Amino acid sequence: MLKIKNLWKKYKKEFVLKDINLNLQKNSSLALVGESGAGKTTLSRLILGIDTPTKGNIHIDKNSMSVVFQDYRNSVNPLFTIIEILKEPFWLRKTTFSNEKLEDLLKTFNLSKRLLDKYPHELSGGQLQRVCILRAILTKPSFLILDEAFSALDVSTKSQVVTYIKSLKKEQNLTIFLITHDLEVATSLCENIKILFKGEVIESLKTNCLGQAQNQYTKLLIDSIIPLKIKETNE
Ligand SMILES: Nc1ncnc2c1ncn2[C@@H]1O[C@H](COP(=O)(O)OP(=O)(O)OP(=O)(O)O)[C@@H](O)[C@H]1O
Repeated sequence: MLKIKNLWKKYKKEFVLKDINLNLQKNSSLALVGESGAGKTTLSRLILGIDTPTKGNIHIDKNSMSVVFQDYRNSVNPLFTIIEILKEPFWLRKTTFSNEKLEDLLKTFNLSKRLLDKYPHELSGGQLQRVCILRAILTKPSFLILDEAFSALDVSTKSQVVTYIKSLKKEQNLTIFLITHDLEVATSLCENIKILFKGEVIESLKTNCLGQAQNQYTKLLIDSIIPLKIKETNE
């Protein structure tokens, strides 16, 4: 679904992405985890074709792909109501919007039905981010890109939404590419993790083998974020 080969990106004289390689197969899930300034936004811009690489190649299967953008406020039409925002991908694809499951989904996403007739500026950041996630999954994509998609959600709503996306992964064979600073969400949602540090992938791990981390920075990240019980099951 997504293949990146020997990807480099330079801004002025400095390389901010250095020799990135990854191969995301159908029906699998991969999280790219990095702290602020690691290069996540740069990589996501290259993947989505908003910017061009200095060197290297990106192949992406855009058929049945949905994206939740980091900048969720600018990813919606401010003149549309929330229900229109949810219907927009169906209009663009000239398919019929089916709302039979919408009421249940709104409940799962902790969104009131009353929000459907409001405009984006009338919603909180967390509410609008959930609308964007909902919009991305309503079309039943087979490939979902989540770029810092949970950043505005409180802990319990985040957990509810992540659990729902995990259920979709099983039911719809969803392929997931997650870009995040949040290792906890990454380990909860994805089977494979790549740690991005100062523009380089310094470690690639299976989520169920976090205890095998070699790199000191990765170990620190695991120690600071993963609850003790998860660590114990991996040791
Ligand atoms: N347009 C630009 N011109 C010059 N340098 C840039 C530009 N965009 C990003 N950078 C630099 O590239 C590096 C990676 O930035 P990037 O925004 O990709 O990191 P990030 O991991 O997304 O950080 P955050 O989590 O804080 O958004 C940083 O050192 C940043 O200063």
